[in-house]
Formats: sequence, structure tokens, C-alpha cells
Amino acid sequence: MSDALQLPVACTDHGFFYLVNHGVDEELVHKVFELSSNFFSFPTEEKMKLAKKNHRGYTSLYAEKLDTTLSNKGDSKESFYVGPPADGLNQWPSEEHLPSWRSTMETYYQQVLSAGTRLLSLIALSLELDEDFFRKVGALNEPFASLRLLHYPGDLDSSSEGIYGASAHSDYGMITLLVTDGVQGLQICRDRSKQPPVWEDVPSMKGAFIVNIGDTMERWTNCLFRSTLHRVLPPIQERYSVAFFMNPSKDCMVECLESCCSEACPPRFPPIKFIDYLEERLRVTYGG
Ligand SMILES: O=C(O)CCC(=O)C(=O)O
Ligand SMILES: [Fe+2]
Repeated sequence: MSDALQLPVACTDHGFFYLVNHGVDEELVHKVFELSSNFFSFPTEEKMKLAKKNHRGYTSLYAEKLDTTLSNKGDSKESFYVGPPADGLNQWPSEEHLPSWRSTMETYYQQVLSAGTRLLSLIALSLELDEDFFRKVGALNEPFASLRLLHYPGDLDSSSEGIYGASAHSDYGMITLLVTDGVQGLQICRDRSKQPPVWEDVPSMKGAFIVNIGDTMERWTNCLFRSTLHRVLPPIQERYSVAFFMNPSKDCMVECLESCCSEACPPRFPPIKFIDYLEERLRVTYGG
């Protein structure tokens, strides 16, 4: 985003944009991709030793179905979640097998969190709020942000034909900051109501984050900002990406901004504590 004046338009009209000059070290991004690929190359039994608990750790192929209206076996991706480093709940591969894995992921987490926090100040300004707004409402006390390494294997058997890497969904949090390895696959659908839906490619841009608005921001802004539907096509080639879901703190109340509602345009969503909202969304996505 070279011009801050473009930000409100990007958030209201598209819900997706590129972020450059974000301050996250390019070498570090490269290292995260290398270590992600090292981890996913381990045998499944090894990876399953770090199976997801407390929303941290490994999720295997087909474990998640982002579009719950589909009847197939699940999305063809595996992933690894890293949550806030301070709460001690993260799971880590051993230092012996993957030296500097933990420190690299923790450094990346902190750098992207800083970039995301600065971007949220710009977003607040673009809503004509105080630049400190998200801190003041408690979203940034201990943000419940989540780093997710993603791997879409390219060599799946024929029973997986037509299965999406990530089926159609919108993200749950405030904003997502995504980097990919450049292999095409991500698409957006600007108008959910249009039939048949129109899907457009989102190319990666070297050195830039692909940022998208999430559902929590859509709730805050009473749908002024768009949480755009997106998906990742069935893999024709192996693909890696790294998503950072910038979520507010667990206890933060997400409540329609005064400037985004009026008598003629009442709040579309009731106020909700972020953790209650997130738990419900995860329950639907993972079942159980
Ligand atoms: O891998 C990608 O390009 C997008 C992943 C995604 O949308 C997600 O994990 O929410
Ligand atoms: Fe997403």
C-alpha cells in the first residue's frame, strides 16, 4: 500500500490488498518457508506427535473443511499452528531434528505482529478513529494472533481429484497477512450472491504481504469493510504458504462502531466476546 488514501477503498471495495514496506525481514520470510518445508517432509507419524492441541500444532491432510456445505472428505492441505509465544501452549519440533525452528517462528510471529499492529493503526485512521483505537478497546492487550504454516501437496492420488486446497471461506479475525511461495492457487469471489460465482486469481507479489479483512473487522464495521470469500484451487503442483491471523485478545468485545451504524442502518450483529465467536467458528470448521 504505497498511499494511505488507498486503504479505505481497498477495505471497502475489495477486502484484499498488498502491503509493502512492512518491515518484516525478507531473509526471515525465506527461512520460515525453508523450515516449514523441512517440517512437512517428516513422516506422518512424526508430525502426528505434535497433533493439534489448544489450537497449536499439526493438522493433517483433510482434517479441515473450510466450506462446510461440501460433502467431500476435507481440504487437501496440512498445516502447523503457532499461537502467542507467551502463554506456553505452543508445541515445537525438537531442536535436535530442526535446529532454530522455534526461534525462527517466534521471531517471525513478533515481526508480523508488529507490522499488523501498525497496519491496524492505519485502518483505525481510515475509519476516522483514533490511531490507537484497537489498543484502547483491548484488542491488542494480548492479541490472540495465530501463525499458520500451510502445505498443499502436489502429488495426491485420484481419490482427491477436484478437492480444494482450501475450500471457499472467509477468515475469522481482524486481518490476515499472507505470504505464498509464488505458486498460483489463491482466488477471491467478490460477490457471494452472484450465480454462478465469479472467481478471480490473486497473484503473489514478491516482497509484499497479501492482506485480507476478516469477519471480526466486518462485524466491527457493520459490513462497511468486506471480509471477502476466498479459496485455494485443487493443487496441480506442490504449494506452501504462511498465514498470520491477526485476532484480537480473547476477552475483547467486538461491537459495531458508532460511526458505522445509524437508525437507518442498525447493527447487523450483536456484540460478542472474541473468544466466544472464535470457538464457535472453529467448532463448525473442525466438527465436534
Ligand atoms: O494458502 C493460501 O494462499 C490461503 C490460505 C487461507 O486462505 C487460510 O488459511 O485461511
Ligand atoms: Fe483464508
